[in-house]
Amino acid sequence: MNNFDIGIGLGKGQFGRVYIAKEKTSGFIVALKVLKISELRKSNAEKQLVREVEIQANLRHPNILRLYGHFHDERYVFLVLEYAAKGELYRHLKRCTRFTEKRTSRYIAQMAGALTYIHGKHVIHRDIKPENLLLDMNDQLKIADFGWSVHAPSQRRKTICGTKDYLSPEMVDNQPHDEKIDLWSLGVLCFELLTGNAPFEEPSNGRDTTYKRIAKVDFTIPDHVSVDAKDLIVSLLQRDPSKRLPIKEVLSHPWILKHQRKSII
Ligand SMILES: Clc1cnc2c(Nc3ccc(N4CCOCC4)cc3)nc(-c3cccnc3)cn12
Repeated sequence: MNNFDIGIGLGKGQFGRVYIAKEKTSGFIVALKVLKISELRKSNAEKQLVREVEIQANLRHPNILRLYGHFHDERYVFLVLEYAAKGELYRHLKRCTRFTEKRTSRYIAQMAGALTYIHGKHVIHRDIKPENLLLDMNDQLKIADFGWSVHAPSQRRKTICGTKDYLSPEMVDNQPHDEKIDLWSLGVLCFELLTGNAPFEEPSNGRDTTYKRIAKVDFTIPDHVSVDAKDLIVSLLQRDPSKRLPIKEVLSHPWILKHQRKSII
């Protein structure tokens, strides 16, 4: 702890706060996630944290937030994480209501690259949503919070907390699931970044309506969304996991290819 100068609070997570911090000897800027052990114990979330640390510490990808290390004292666990200088994607989305097709397509391409990488290691994230995505200085997306990630295939044991909007039909039916649930969440994410709303949300917070709409895959894509974008969303929001567009084909989808940064020849 005394290796770091602690700076301002960046935000609050479920089990504690995140601070910007500077490692004294190197001057290296990090994000320090401070988790209260008593809180973790209360929610029986220690195992989830151990899994998060084990998985995220071993992943190396430009669109996955680095976990450099961790330490603890008798009251807190500290995670030393890569600092994402532009913060939560969610805040940027709320501020400008919805992103352009070019900006969304680039974020989805970055997500597809990261998911190809973790699925290649038989890891599934299971909690892809704007709140868990951060932006670095170069507007690169960083997947954070592997608290829900597991090694595929898996059967969910914990109750669902937070938004239900990103749950896949097989998660709603508590069916065995594999990495294809991240494909569903990628479709939900693409829809939300382009429209500003999640496809299955409804104005009130009726728990069952969202579940019913997910189970029936009942969503409508607004007219302002381009034909190519619609095609990608529909190919990911397939009830049958085996019918969802494989992650490698997302990277070569026309809507992704047409918005790629023109390579400087
Ligand atoms: Cl882990 C991790 C690494 N980097 C961050 C980060 N970075 C970050 C940067 C900049 C700004 N600001 C930029 C100017 O306007 C005000 C916000 C916020 C967060 N935030 C969170 C976080 C966590 C929970 C709630 N809210 C934010 C977690 N992080």
